[in-house]
Amino acid sequence: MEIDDPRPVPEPALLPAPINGSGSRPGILPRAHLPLPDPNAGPAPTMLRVERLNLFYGGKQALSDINLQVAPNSVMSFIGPSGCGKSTLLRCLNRMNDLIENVRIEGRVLLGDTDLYAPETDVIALRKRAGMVFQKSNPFPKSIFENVAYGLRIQGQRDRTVLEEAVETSLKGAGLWDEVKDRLKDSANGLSGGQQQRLCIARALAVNPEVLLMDEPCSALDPIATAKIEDLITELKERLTIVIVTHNMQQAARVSDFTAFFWLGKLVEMDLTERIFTTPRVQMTEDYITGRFG
Ligand SMILES: Nc1ncnc2c1ncn2[C@@H]1O[C@H](COP(=O)(O)OP(=O)(O)OP(=O)(O)O)[C@@H](O)[C@H]1O
Repeated sequence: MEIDDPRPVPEPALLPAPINGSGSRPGILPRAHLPLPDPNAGPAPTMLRVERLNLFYGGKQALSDINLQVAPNSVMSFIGPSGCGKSTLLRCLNRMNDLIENVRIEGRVLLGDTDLYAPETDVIALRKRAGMVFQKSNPFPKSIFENVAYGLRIQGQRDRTVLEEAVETSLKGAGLWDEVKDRLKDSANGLSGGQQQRLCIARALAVNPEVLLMDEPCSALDPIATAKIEDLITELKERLTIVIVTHNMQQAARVSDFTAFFWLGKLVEMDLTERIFTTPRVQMTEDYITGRFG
């Protein structure tokens, strides 16, 4: 759906709704992931903060006035119809849009205290802090070992023992070690699609990111490989923060603590996943999650 669609976009509902019990809706039943917030607690800690973000591809506006916060050690899903700006926003979170010509960005994105778009920000260092996994796994045409060691090697790490330890830890972290430990020198291209995707996750983990950005990481995978990645997401949030773009609402309901629903480049509603899928505050969110459009 294009951003110039004439239908009006509702006013965004940005802050989690007050707790007033949960309704229930047949169909998608999310797991409860995080305890509901204490209404008397102080401001919640934030890993990522998006403030008044607008993004233009040439003359075309793809994101409008996005305000969003992602809590540390949580999983946030971005959902919404095709073309609503999910991937564009995800790429703003580690400046991957810099690689696209004619992109203009207004507003701020903060990773911890770092203003991502400040002139002094080191983009290479930033992308180590916020790693990315894409829809289509993209291992390098190298061995399994070298794929995972790659990020450390370009940081100048030469110590074989350090590299071996990091490769093992990262492959274990990505749930792949047992499947590949006896063939680390084999080409990564010989792995199955699901294994290649976990290898790409291991490659991202090797440089110890604080945030993992995942753009439809399971869309090319079968249900078994998808389940492994989903389990991995739940394990990984113990040590980092994850933002995932998904077309699969059941997946959003299964893996994420928070869900943000976008339409036509605007954030319509963000809340605890449990509430988005049971008692959304905006009619359009309800229409989308119940399959009335999209
Ligand atoms: N490189 C680009 N140049 C110009 N326009 C782009 C570019 N990438 C995306 N767009 C446009 O920006 C809007 C948002 O696209 P984006 O891919 O972020 O949406 P999405 O919600 O991730 O879609 P999908 O679910 O289909 O991947 C769309 O209208 C798209 O056509």
